[in-house]
This record gives sequence, C-alpha cells and structure tokens, in this order.
Amino acid sequence: MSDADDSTENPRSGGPVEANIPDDVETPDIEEAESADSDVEEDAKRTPRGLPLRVQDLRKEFGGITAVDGASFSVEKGSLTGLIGPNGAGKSTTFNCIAGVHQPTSGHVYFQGQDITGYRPHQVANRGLMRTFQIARELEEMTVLENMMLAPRGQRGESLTYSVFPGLRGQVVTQEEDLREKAWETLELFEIDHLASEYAGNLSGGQRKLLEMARVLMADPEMVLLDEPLAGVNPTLEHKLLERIHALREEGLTFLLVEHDMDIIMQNCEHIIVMHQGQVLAEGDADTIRNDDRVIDAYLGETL
Ligand SMILES: Nc1ncnc2c1ncn2[C@@H]1O[C@H](COP(=O)(O)OP(=O)(O)OP(=O)(O)O)[C@@H](O)[C@H]1O
Repeated sequence: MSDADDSTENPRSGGPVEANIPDDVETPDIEEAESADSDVEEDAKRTPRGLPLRVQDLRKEFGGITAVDGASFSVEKGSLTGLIGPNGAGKSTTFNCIAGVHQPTSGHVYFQGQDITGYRPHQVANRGLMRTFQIARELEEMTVLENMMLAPRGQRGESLTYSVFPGLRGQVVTQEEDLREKAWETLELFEIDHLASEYAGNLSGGQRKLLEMARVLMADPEMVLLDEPLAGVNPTLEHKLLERIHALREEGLTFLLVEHDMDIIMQNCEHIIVMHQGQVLAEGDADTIRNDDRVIDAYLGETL
C-alpha cells in the first residue's frame, strides 16, 4: 500500500486538527456544525481513561476510493482486541489512520480521552500508542542490541546541552545504563537475548517479529497496534509471541491486532471487530462472531 496517491492527506503536522474534508464533500451549515462540534466534545468527555482507544465515524478516501466508510469502535484497556475482515475491508487503512500514517478524510480518533485525529505518527507514539514497524534496511546492519537501544521515547543522548551544562553528563551515563539494562531485560522477555550481538539482517522472519515487538516495548507504550505480527512465524515462535502478548496484557498493556489467521484471532482475542467494505459489520466475542450470519456472508467460503 502506498501513500503516494493519498490526495486527501492533511498537510498539517501540529496537534489535533479538524476533520480534513475535501472540496467536493458538502459541509454542514453553521448550526449543524456547532451541534456536531458539541456532540464531539460530549463524546470526548464520555471517553474514560479506562477506554484507551475510540474511533468515531472514521472515513478515509483515496481519490475516488472509500477505504474506510464511517467506522466506529472502541478498545478496552488491557484487552487483546482483534480487527478482522475480508481482503480490502479497510483494516490497514484504519490502523494507519489511528497511527497517524494516514490523515482521515473525516471522523475522529480518541486516545485516552484526547482527540488525536490528525496527529503525525511520532506524536501518536509520544502519547503511548505505538505500532510495530518492519526492521528497515538500515537497521539490518545494526546488532539486535543496537536496534533495541535506538531512539526509545524520552532518550536524551549526547547533545550540545551537555557541553554547555557538563554537570548533566552523569545523568546521560545513568540513562544509557538504564536503557541498556532495559534492552537486555526486554530481549530476555522475548527469549532473544542470545541474539543480542547478531546483526538484525541475519535473523529469521520469526525472530525479526520478536525483535519488532521488543523494540516497541522499549518505548513503554500504553497500547500497541499489531498488523499481522505472526505472518511467517513458525509455530514455536508464534506460541512464544502470543504468550508474551498475553503476559503484557495481564500487566495492563492494550493490544489491537489485525491478523488473517482466524484461529489465532478466535483463540486469543476476547473482543473481535469485523470490518467489511470500510464499515464495522459486527463486534463481539469469538462465539458471537462465529455465529453471526452477516460475518459468514462477508467471508463466504473462508473458515471461521
Ligand atoms: N494508498 C491507497 N491508495 C488507493 N487505494 C487504497 C490505498 N490504500 C488502500 N486502498 C484501497 O482501500 C481499500 C481498503 O484497503 P485496506 O488495505 O485498508 O484493506 P485491508 O482490510 O487491510 O485489506 P487486506 O486484508 O487485503 O490487507 C482497498 O480497496 C484498497 O485497494
């Protein structure tokens, strides 16, 4: 999926923005707009901190294609929520709108009660909502430990500040030590500490997935968006990764997972959101979803 043709992208890079409505979309009159604004304010107030993520009437158009068509859903704190749907249902686009990679055409994304619609990816990440990214080519030439130590949230590093205020240097050393310790602990948690000196480029597909996940945790996220985290992962590593996800969830971390493997979703997610043609078709636990005729129709032929 490329962003190159994303003609509706909002150029603003600051904080929360108004919905970016293209010229050819009718805008409501002032009275309606004011009432819509107050509804949104009311809704934001209704988003308690215990409900980290709320997507409301999300819409994303790419030129003439409507990829997400008014999707609304919430994710509860500490849950492992699955986002599924047939090919082209709008899952990745929704993910990217949440993570700030795409700017929604309209609608809102609230995280921990705050409207983060229109935030850029680093701003979303700074709020504690993070998605995994594939290890980029440049990072392949670094060791696993170096990958872990690279740019976590709040890292201070060497800078001009320390030549001006040399007294702060000691703090940097402590911070570097803390960072290293945390990197080792996280690698141990994912049982890839024995690969710490290995170049990331030499890892197997499954080991990379573990590293991608471990890297995200270095930033102390509140919530993690996982897009196909188990694709190409062998059953042993898959089991290990799922075990870690469940353990982290027990500690209060929240996950939203897009995964094509229905068995994984049905066996691991307590709440499942089904998208179809850019909209939320159904929501519920595995049994509810399995027995929903609309979901069966949408998948027609795929095993649930
Ligand atoms: N950058 C883009 N430019 C144009 N159309 C796009 C773009 N990204 C997605 N689309 C279209 O939007 C629709 C939804 O795509 P999306 O990738 O979000 O679905 P998905 O549910 O993640 O699909 P899959 O399971 O196949 O990955 C599709 O019709 C897709 O072709």
